[in-house]
This record gives sequence, C-alpha cells and structure tokens, in this order.
Amino acid sequence: MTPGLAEDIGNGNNNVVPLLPRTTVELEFRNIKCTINTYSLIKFKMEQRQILKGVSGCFKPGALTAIMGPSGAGKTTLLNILAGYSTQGAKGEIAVNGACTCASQSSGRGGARYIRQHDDLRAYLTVYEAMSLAAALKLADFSRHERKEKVYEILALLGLSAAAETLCRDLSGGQKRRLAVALELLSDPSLMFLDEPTTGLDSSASASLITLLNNLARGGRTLIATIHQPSALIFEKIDNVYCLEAGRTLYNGPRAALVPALARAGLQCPSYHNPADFLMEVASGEYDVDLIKVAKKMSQFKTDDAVNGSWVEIPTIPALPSSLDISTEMKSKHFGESPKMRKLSKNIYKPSGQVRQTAILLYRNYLITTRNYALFMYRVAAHVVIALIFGYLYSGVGGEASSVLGNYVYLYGSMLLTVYTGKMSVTLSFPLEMEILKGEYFNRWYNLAPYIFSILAVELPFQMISCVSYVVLSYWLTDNPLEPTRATLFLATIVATSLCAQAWGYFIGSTTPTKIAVFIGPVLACLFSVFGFCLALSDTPRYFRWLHYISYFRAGFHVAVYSVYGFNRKKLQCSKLYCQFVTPKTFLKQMDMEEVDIGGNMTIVILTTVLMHLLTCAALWYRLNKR
Ligand SMILES: Nc1ncnc2c1ncn2[C@@H]1O[C@H](COP(=O)(O)OP(=O)(O)OP(=O)(O)O)[C@@H](O)[C@H]1O
Repeated sequence: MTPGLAEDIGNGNNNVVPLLPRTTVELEFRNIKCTINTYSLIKFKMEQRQILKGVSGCFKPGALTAIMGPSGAGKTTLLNILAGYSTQGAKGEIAVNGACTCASQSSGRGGARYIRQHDDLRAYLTVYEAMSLAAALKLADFSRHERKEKVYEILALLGLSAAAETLCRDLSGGQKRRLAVALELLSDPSLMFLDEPTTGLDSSASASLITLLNNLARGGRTLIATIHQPSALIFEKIDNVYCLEAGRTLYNGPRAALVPALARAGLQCPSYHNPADFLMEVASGEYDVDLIKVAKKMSQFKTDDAVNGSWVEIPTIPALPSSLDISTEMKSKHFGESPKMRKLSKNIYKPSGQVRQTAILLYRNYLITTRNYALFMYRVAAHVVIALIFGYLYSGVGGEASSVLGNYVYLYGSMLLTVYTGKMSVTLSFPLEMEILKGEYFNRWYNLAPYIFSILAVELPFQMISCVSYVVLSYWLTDNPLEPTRATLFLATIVATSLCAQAWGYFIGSTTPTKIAVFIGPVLACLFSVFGFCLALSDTPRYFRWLHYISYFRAGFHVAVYSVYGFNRKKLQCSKLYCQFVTPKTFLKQMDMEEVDIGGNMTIVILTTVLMHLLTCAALWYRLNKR
C-alpha cells in the first residue's frame, strides 16, 4: 500500500481511490409510493398515511448521492425501500442495472449493503477482531493470509490502523461509523446505502467520513446516504442531491447545479449562504412559494445550462465502463489499482458454509463472553447469594415433618427463581441483540441457523451453570434428601424447566418490543405457576384445565416435589408433639400429587422447550425476511 494513504484519506485527499467494486450498479426507481396504516388514538380508527407520493430517480455508479430533506420528509423510508431493507407499504418499480423488481420486495438489491444510523458493532471485540471475523464469514475462498492482508488494507484505507487493538465500545463516533463502512467493504460491494452517517459526529469527523464516502464512490460504487443538514464543507463533497419535501421530490440532480436550478425557479440563494441550508429552508416551507411548482421548474432546469455557465463546476466523475464487470486492466487504467489490491480482487467473494459460519460465530461469542465475563459472574453470584439466603431462611426444612409446608414453599421458590432468571435474562437482552442481527443478516454475513445455534451454545450452559450452583447449595442447606436418584432428578427438573422458560424468553424477546416483553414475560410465568402450586386440578374450572396440562411450570414443579417426597420416601422425623405430614405420601395426597407421571411431565417440559425454540426461529426468519 502507498505510504501515507490512510492519512491522505483522513485529510480528504480526493485523488486517492480505495478498493474497487467488482461490478457497477445503476439504480433506477420509478413512481415509488409508501402508504402506512396507523391507528389513530384520537379518532379510534385505522388511518392511511402516505409517506412517499410517487418519487422517481436514478443513482449512477461513481457518485455519492445525498438524500436530503426536512425531518419527516421520508428520507429514511425511501432509503429503506431502495435498499430493500424495509419495504412495508411500498409500491412502484426499482431497476438494478435495468432488471426490474417490485419496490415491495424485501431483499438486498444488487448486492446492496446497508449501514444503519446506529452503530451496530460488537462492543467487546477489538477493531481487528471484528474485521477478521467478518472477513472469515464473508471471504470463504481467501486464505488466512489473504484475509489478513485485506483486513489491514481496508483498516489503513479508512484510517483505522492505529485503532486496530481498540475495543469497538471505546471507539469515537467517527471511528465507529468508519468501522461500520470497513466491515461492509470487505466484500467490495458496488451499492451502499448509509442512513444518516454524519449524525452525532462533529464537523471534522463528518467531513472526514464524507470525504471517505466520496472516494469510495469515485472508485465506481453507487453510494447513497441520507444527510439531514450538511455543512458547506460537507455539501461540497457530495456529487448529487436528491431532496424530498413531504414525500415528494423537490430536487434531483448534480449538487453543482442546485443553486442555478433554484434561481431558475425564482429562488435566489444569497451569497455566502450554504446552498444546503437554503435548500432546507425552501423544503421546510420558509419561503412563501408553491413547492410543487418549484420542483417542476427545477426538474426542467438543464444541467447543461449550468455546465456552460462560468460560475458552476461539475465534479469530474471517472468515466465507467458500461459492462457489469470492470476488468482488472480497466481498474488499473481508470483508477490506478495497486498490484496487491489486484491480487486480492482475483478471489471470488464467497460466503462461508453453514458449519464454518457456526464455528466462526461460536468463536465470536466465546470472545465476547470472555471479555464480558463480569456479566456471567454476576449471574452466577446472584444465584449463589439467593441460595445462601434461601438456605438460611429454610435451613433444615427438608428432613423435618413439621416443616413440610416450609419446604414446599422452598421448592416453589426455587422453581420460580430459576424460571424467572432463565426467562428474563434473554427476554430483555434479545431485543438489543436483534438490532445487530438485523444489520448483519441483511448484509449477508451469515444464515439464521448458525446464528441461533451459536447464541444457544453460549446461553444454555450459562443458565445451566447458574441453576446448578443455586440448586446444589440451597438443596444441601435445606437438608433435602441427598439420595443420588432424588437429588439428580430434582436438579435435572429445575434445570430443564429453567431452560424451557429461557426458550419462552427467546420467543417473547424476538417477537415483542422490550417495553411489552418486560411485563408479558412475568405475567406468563405467574399464570403458569398458579397451576399446580396454588390450584389443584380438581379445583380448576373446566375451561381453564387446558392451562394445567400445557403448563411447563406445573409439569416441572410436580416432578420436583415428587422427586423429594415421592418414590415411597420413608417417614420423616417429627421434632414436635404432632406433625401432620410424617408420612410423605399423605402430603403428596393433600397436594394432589400422589401419582405424578414423571415421563409425561418431563415430555411436556422438553416438548415446550423445542416448540418455543422452533417458534422463535420461525418468528426471526419472518422478521428478517419480510420487513
Ligand atoms: N412505520 C411507520 N408508521 C407510522 N409512521 C411512520 C412509519 N415510518 C415512518 N413514518 C412516518 O413517516 C414520516 C417519514 O419518516 P422518515 O423516517 O422516512 O423521515 P425522515 O425524513 O428520515 O426524518 P428524519 O430526518 O427525522 O429521520 C415521518 O413522519 C414518520 O413519522
């Protein structure tokens, strides 16, 4: 790599042409409309809202296009539809290199990569690890050495070499955005969408990022970014402007032709005024003009007029070959591609297979977990502390006839604790994970099955270790029977029920927003726990009995109680004058648990676990593919 190339990029040297895409993509869209059905809380009825009102345009390779407009004009909606990231309520036609698709089709168009506004990065990976793991997922046909070379090349191009060993969470806002771009550049995409890439960055970081995007576009990519209100410096680096106002196109053309086009429509941009600010003022309705007429006049304005005028400079975009594939020779001729890049470009960007994806994702989760081990330690520590508290409060209740009811409460409390910790830990954390998953899945890093497997392979042992540490300690402190069969069955039941609750947690977390999930999770756990503990089957109204049969909590609890008091347990010692439950069978009879079908109940727990995981997979697949 040319010495000082990274610095050139950071300093905004426009002559630098970084990694080149393998193909060029021309994106044309016609009459895009988007209508959303919303429920009016004031009128108590469904209402239709048209967000995009038939917009058209064409984004060509080699240029950076900024989609601009006032807040709520529909910029993100248009970007999402064009990328195929979210196409709810969309109509119209989108053509990629002339091949038409329906705007409502939700899949990455033309191998598009989408970089969202939020930094969807793995906080506990270093920049180099994030890059090399992404490279391992995306570049299956590269050797380890070639991948490493490519990672270093891109990091240098994006000015991130010095931050290679920094954890992603410790990067500055600008570095995070550049890393998000770097991660997607690994597969040399031809079409990139960026939602508000400069939001939250200071002017220098924003300018540096836009310079980088401009350079990437110069290499033959089609780059489209929504930008709210660019400074004059940033605006200068944009090639084309697509301005929206209230879901309609106000201006679509070269940035350099904007001011004359506005003048042609009777709107003179004051001298020393940032044209981007002026455009925003016009689009926001600050001038008393009919914006539909303004848009019409501006669309009639010929770029040629501006080019012929001495006061307008149109940036020179390298002429690109019309064929889809840019040959190596052409790349060298047009863009001065380095020999090293040329060598790396020879490889085919083939994603890794499912088994390899699973191995890479497992390794990634292992790294994240070991870095964030405090979370695991807190979880185990919480279980140990509760075990000590329960053990102290219910000390010795397991072997004593006068405290059978106390032990029953301990057993119920144990079940409730492990069900809650199993369920709530994932119910609350999965919606956050979902955000990163959406981005990585859309950008085709991996398939869903390896992802789910890698998540479960970490989370399941976590919960199992937590449960075991709680049960072993509290069971021993409460003096419950230590016969191997009973103790093992009790432990296995608690762990299995907790994992079943965890499966429910995944389902709730992947289907409901966090705000709803936080109460749906506990409410369901409470509902299921009522059956079997507070309410015997004989006392349950007929129309509620199905809940008794499907309750995994009830099934697990019955097996747990039976493992302690069933299997013809001998009489208990009574240290008082009278003990009602000296014979354990009497107690089981009283609790409606004289006959507990161990196999049947465990089947309910295991089947519910499998069913909930399958439903989670189906829900995730639907959410990720039908946006
Ligand atoms: N799913 C939805 N349901 C209801 N309204 C929506 C939905 N998505 C977008 N909108 C509405 O559509 C309008 C355009 O939204 P969009 O996010 O595209 O605007 P924007 O131009 O990107 O705004 P900003 O610059 O503030 O991000 C907004 O008024 C928004 O409230």
